[in-house]
Amino acid sequence: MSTTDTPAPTGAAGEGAAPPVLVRRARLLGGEETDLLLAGGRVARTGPGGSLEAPDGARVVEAAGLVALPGLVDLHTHLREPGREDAETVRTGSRAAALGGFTAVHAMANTDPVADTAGVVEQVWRLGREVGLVDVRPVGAVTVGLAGERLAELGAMATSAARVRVFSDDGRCVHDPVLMRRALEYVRSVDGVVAQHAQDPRLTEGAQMHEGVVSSVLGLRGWPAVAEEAVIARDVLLADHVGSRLHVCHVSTAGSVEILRWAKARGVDVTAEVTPHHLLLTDELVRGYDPVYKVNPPLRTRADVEALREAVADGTVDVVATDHAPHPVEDKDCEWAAAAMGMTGLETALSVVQEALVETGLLGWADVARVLSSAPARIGRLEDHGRPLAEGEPAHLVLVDPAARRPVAPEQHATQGRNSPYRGMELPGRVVATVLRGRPVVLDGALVGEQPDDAHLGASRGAPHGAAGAS
Ligand SMILES: NC(=O)N[C@@H](CC(=O)O)C(=O)O
Repeated sequence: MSTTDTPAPTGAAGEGAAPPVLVRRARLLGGEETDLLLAGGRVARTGPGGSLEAPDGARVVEAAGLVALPGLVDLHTHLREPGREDAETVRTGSRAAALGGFTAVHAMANTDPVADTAGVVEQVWRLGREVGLVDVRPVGAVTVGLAGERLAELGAMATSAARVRVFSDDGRCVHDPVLMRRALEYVRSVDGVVAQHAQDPRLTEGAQMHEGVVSSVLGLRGWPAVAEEAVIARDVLLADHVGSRLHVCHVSTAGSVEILRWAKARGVDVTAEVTPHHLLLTDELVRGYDPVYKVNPPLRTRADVEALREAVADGTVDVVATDHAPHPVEDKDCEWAAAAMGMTGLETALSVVQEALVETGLLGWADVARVLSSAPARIGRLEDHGRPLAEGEPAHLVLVDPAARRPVAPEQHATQGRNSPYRGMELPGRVVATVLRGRPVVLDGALVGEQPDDAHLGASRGAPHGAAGAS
């Protein structure tokens, strides 16, 4: 890709403030080469490849050979701010998201303080707006302090400026069935959804990895599949009983897929996500005791990976969500039992999906747009995202070079987390450009147009962070 240079837009331009952009010869999901003229924050015109003239002052983005997808939407991101800015901030997480092709992320509530009040969710939402690289939509906690005892102020979060629609105690399970029932009943009135972290706490006390052959060989306390499956089974029955919307976070076992299939066939209003790492990696990797592979839920078996891939292909699992969980080096670079759980994922998600689902023939690019953009936008009620790239629609898009291959180099990532399980793996695909509301935020694989008053911050962290390798 190359761009002809008119002055680069800087700062968090509001809707319509960016100069027009002509994306030339991008491959849309139907396969045909198309020109897209972006103006006023929207797709103003489309035409056959090479047919549209660039208006005066427009930036031209040459996109021959690139696939254009609607901007990606992550339903499950840990941005860590407020409270753990040593792990990630809204700014560094937004950079990682934009470089990964995302135009919206849902920021999980397990911050410090917990995002369980209108004040905290508004703070996170405002920080996201100030950074202006992606739309940051806060997730509200289901229970006060994630303690699982009292419902948080769900209504106040929903009606705040942050317009929270997804509620989750992620990192912890809402285990009390009465509380879960009340939460499901309550979110109905705000068109919200409870996103459950399905993990029976008693069955997983002290658990370190998936319970199976490898855990018994290594002598690590096992985390049985049933600890996830039992909670999902209970919750789909509860959601059915009260007629509410349920979303299941990071599904990781073949048994969970079977329960979801049953629930959907029965008409339960349930959706589910799977992480990229559960689509590619297995518990065999734990044999080296490298804590980079320690994650919640744990990496499972090859049979689980196969079942999860099939479930995405047949729609039983609706969404791929990153569960991007950055941790400081000192929290990961230690003995297995002491290490924090979690993996980074924003900057590798699309490549892992291409590797696990596209190159295996299970998904086409239109399906990728569904699982990484339109379905998560619908579940999170982000009306402005996940829309087709058609005239009049919001101009959120990502241009991907599917023919690129590159080794993953976490030290070049924009996230502060270095805990990528793909270090050194060669993965396909490269995000070449990301456009938010008609304004390019990534071009040629590097960030552009950040707020000028953050230049010092960028320099100290080595930004802009170009992706490794060439297109
Ligand atoms: N997914 C993870 O392994 N970690 C998450 C929370 C969690 O434990 O689910 C985190 O916040 O670090």
